[in-house]
Amino acid sequence: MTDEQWGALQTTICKTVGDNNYQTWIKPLRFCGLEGGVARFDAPTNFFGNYVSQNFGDLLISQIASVNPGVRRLTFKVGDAANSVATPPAPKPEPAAAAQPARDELPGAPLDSRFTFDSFVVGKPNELAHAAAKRVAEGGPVTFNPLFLYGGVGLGKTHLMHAIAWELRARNPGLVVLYLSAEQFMYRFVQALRERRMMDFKEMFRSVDVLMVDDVQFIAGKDSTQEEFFHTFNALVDQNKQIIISADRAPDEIKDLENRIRSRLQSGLVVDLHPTDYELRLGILQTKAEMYRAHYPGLQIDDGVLEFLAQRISTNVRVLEGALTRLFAFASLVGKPINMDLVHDSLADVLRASERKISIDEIQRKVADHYNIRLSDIVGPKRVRTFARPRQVAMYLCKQLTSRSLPEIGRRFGGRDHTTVMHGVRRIEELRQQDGQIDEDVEMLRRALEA
Ligand SMILES: Nc1ncnc2c1ncn2[C@@H]1O[C@H](COP(=O)(O)OP(=O)(O)OP(=O)(O)O)[C@@H](O)[C@H]1O
Repeated sequence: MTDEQWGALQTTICKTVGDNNYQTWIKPLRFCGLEGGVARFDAPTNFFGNYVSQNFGDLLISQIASVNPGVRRLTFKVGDAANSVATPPAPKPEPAAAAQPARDELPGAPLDSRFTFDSFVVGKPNELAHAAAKRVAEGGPVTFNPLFLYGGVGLGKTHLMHAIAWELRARNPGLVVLYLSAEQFMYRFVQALRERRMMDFKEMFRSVDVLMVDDVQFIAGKDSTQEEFFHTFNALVDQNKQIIISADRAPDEIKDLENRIRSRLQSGLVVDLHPTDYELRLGILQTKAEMYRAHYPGLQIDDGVLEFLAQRISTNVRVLEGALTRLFAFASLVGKPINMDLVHDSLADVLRASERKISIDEIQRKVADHYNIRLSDIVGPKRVRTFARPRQVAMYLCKQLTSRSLPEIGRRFGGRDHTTVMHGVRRIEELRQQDGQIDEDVEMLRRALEA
C-alpha cells in the first residue's frame, strides 16, 4: 500500500468513525509499511496504539484489505516511522499534542489543585487509605483493582482521589486519567442515550488508563446506569486499567446495588477512612492554620484554641476547615487575635451543633463501664472512693466534651449542686498532673467517646 492509497483510505475511515474520532485517533497515525500481511503504524504513545487497535483495528484491516487483500494484522509502535523503509520519515505528531485532544474531550470533573498528597494530613484513622492511595499513585503494575475507598462525609475520599490523579499525571503526562462523580457518569450515560451516541460513550470510557468514580453509592437503584457501569468496569479491568472508586459506605452496605457490581467492587482492595480522632483533627488544624497564616500575616492564634477546636468539633474535616476559615476571616475583619472569646462569638452555631454528639448519658455509661461499676453508682449518693472518683471523672468529661452548664451537669448527677461539680472537675484537673493512671484513664475515655 502506498502513502497515497493510505491517504485515500483515510477519507473513507473518517466518514465511518466521525470527524472527532478521526482527528483524535486516526490522523496522528503514520503508515510505515506493509510486510508479510502486517501493516505497521507509528503511534504517538503505546496507549494510543492499544486504543486504536482495540477500537478501530477491524475497521482498519478491512479498509486496508480493500487495496491489499493479504493484510491480516496491524502493529503500532512508538517511533516506528524512524525505522520505516517503505516510506520516508515525515514530521511526527507530538505525543502530548496528540494525546491531549482525547483527554480534553473526556467528560471528567476538574481536579482541585489543593487536594494533593502534600496537603493531606496522615493519622491513625486514614493511614491505610493513604498508603493504598500512594501505592496506586506510583502507577506501577496494577495490583489491586479496584481500589475502593469508603468513609463518612468529609473524611478525605475526594481529596485522596484527586491526589492520586495529580500524582499519576505528574509522573506520566501521557496517561489518560479520568475522574468524575457517579452522578456525572449517569448524566453522560443518559445524554449519550438521548443523542444516540452510545458507541462514543463506550469508546470514551474504555479509552482511559485510569478511571476514578466518586460517590458510587449514587448509582444504587438506577438500573441501566448500573448496567453500563458494570460493562465499563469489566472492560477496563480486562485491559488491566486501574479503577478507583469511592463511596460513603462499604460495598456490602450499599442498598439496591446489583450483586454482580457489589462483588466486583469487593474484588480489589477495600479500605475505609475512619472517623478522625483528636490527634488527626489537631494535625489538620495546625497544617491549615499554617497555610492561613501565609494569607493573613500577623494574625496570632492563642495557645489552646486549636486544641479546643480539635476536641469540640465533629469528625467531619469539612466542618473543621469551615470553622478555621471563619475564625481567620472574623479576626482579620475586627483586627483581633484568634482567642477563645472570638471562638465563642464566631463559632457559637458550630459548637452547638457538634455538642449534640456526646451526651451526658453516654459519658456516664462509658465511665461506669470503664471502672466496672453500675450506672446507678455514678449518679447515686454513695461517697466511697470507688464511686466518687469515677463520678468526678465523668463530671470532668461532661464539662470538657459537652457545653452543658455546671448546674445542669449537677442535676444529671443525681441533683448535685454546681459547686460539687466544680470541685470534681478541679480535682480531676489536679490529679491529671499528679497521677499518671488517672491521666491515662481520662485520655482513653475521651478518645473512646469521641471515636
Ligand atoms: N487528612 C486530611 N488532611 C487534610 N485535609 C483533609 C483531610 N481529610 C479531609 N480533608 C479536607 O476536608 C475536606 C473534605 O474532604 P473530601 O471532600 O475529600 O471529603 P469526602 O470524604 O470526599 O466527603 P464527601 O463524602 O462529602 O464527598 C476537603 O477540603 C479536604 O481537603
